[in-house]
Amino acid sequence: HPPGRKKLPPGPRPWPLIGNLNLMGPLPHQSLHELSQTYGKLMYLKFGSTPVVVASSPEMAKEFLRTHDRIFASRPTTAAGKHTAYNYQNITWAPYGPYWSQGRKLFFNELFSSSRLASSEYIRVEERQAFLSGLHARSGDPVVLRDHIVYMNLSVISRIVLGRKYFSKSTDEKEIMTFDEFKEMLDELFLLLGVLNVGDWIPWLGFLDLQGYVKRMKALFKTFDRFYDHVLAEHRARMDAEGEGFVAKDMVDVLLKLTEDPNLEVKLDNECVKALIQDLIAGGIDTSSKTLEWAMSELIKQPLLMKKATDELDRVIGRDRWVQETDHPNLPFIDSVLKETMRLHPVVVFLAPHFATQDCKVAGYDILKNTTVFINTWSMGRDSDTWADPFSFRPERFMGSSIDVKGNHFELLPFGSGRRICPGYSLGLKILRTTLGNLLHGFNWSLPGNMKIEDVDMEEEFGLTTYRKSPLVVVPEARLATHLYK
Ligand code: HEM
Repeated sequence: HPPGRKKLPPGPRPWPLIGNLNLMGPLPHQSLHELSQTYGKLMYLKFGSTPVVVASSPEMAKEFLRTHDRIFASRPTTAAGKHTAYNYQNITWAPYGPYWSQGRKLFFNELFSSSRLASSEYIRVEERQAFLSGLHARSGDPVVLRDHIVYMNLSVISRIVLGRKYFSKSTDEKEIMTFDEFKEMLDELFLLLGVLNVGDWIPWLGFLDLQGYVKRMKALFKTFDRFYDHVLAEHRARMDAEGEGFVAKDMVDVLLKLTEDPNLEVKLDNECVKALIQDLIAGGIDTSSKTLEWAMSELIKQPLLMKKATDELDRVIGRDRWVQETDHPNLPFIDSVLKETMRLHPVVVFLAPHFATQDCKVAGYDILKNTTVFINTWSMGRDSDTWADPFSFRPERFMGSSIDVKGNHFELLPFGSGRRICPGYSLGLKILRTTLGNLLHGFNWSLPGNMKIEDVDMEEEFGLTTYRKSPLVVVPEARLATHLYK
């Protein structure tokens, strides 16, 4: 290795033009996991002409997210960030800098602080009750579980952020759109956020938009933008009508008031407000819905675990009430099921991409400025150096263990760690814990018809959130007294 030459991490030889993109199958996290078995826990590849580094162990993740956190706290520029996030003006896609840190502070103070979370608890309770009643009404019938969970999550986030739902269950109600239309928009958003868009990696090919994704992003953006204009106009009208007496009731109110604040470090305009709303809608719904679907899929395959969970619930909660958010410290097995789910099925498999803002030495290798960094949490969850029997779903491994999911333990990073850690993790965890707890407390679950446990496959579909390829279909049967479901 001659002095003065850069020492890059090991990796496969790139082809001209495409780099190593030919090695990426339909499930890139699995392709990169395979490659890491040959090239190691720190790998260098080329996606088109773009340098990419992949970390696949707790030690390497720590280098990027703690030791050199500041250097890697930015994001690469992508068509999705440009066209679906108001030109990188949301938090998720904003480059590291004052706009981003002001936005994060705002989220923490106005939405995710413990007092704000406590004051929105009644919304989560009401929507959870509606969710459980809805499932009860379907007792004995096969249900597509994810549809029910998404409806609840979308309702919760909409009410906290927008003040009300803005969508109706059917077309005859007077709302701007139906739930199905909203869900279609969200599905398209999540798909487009997760695609490998060739123009991101081979910039000079970008203008051709060979896969047609950019065209779809622009079309989708228009639909979302019209919707947000409608929401903002309604909020602005109340603000104007109430004048001095106006009190902010939801996140949109708070943000709109801030557009008139002369003391903000970086000024916020209407576009920024819409981008920040987009963050919360995009970040909050899909992640928790898909995690819950994975948890239920693993449990349905292991009736003994299901029994252990319901034993805990019967002992701690009893049969005459639902699980509340405050019950969580007393339900260690339910908590372990969630951790084990997030170990084997971390839905944000690569975290969001990180980006080097300057040259840096990591584990003796040179990582150059403008390198995109993927932290492969999927691979880390399957690493036999870290986990005994890594492929088995065994929640017991977390009983009595100090490992948490809040970015302190680098072997388990479902929310990331460091400056870019998911700002919504406390809300996310509240939703995950009480929903899973109540799904198990309120119902016995079985598979439809003659379907057997072995027939429940665990195939994945890649995206910004990686989910079950085939939706989980299960049959609920009430476990508690009927009046509780009303
Ligand atoms: C099960 C639930 C959730 C999971 C697994 C999850 C996971 C993640 C992950 C892995 C990241 C990227 C971290 C990184 O770049 O290193 C992230 C970022 C983010 N999440 Fe979450 N999240 C969840 C819930 C939520 C909720 C409920 C919200 C808001 C309502 C939210 C809003 C965001 C935002 C705005 C970012 C971007 C942060 C930034 O770039 O600085 N998430 N999340």
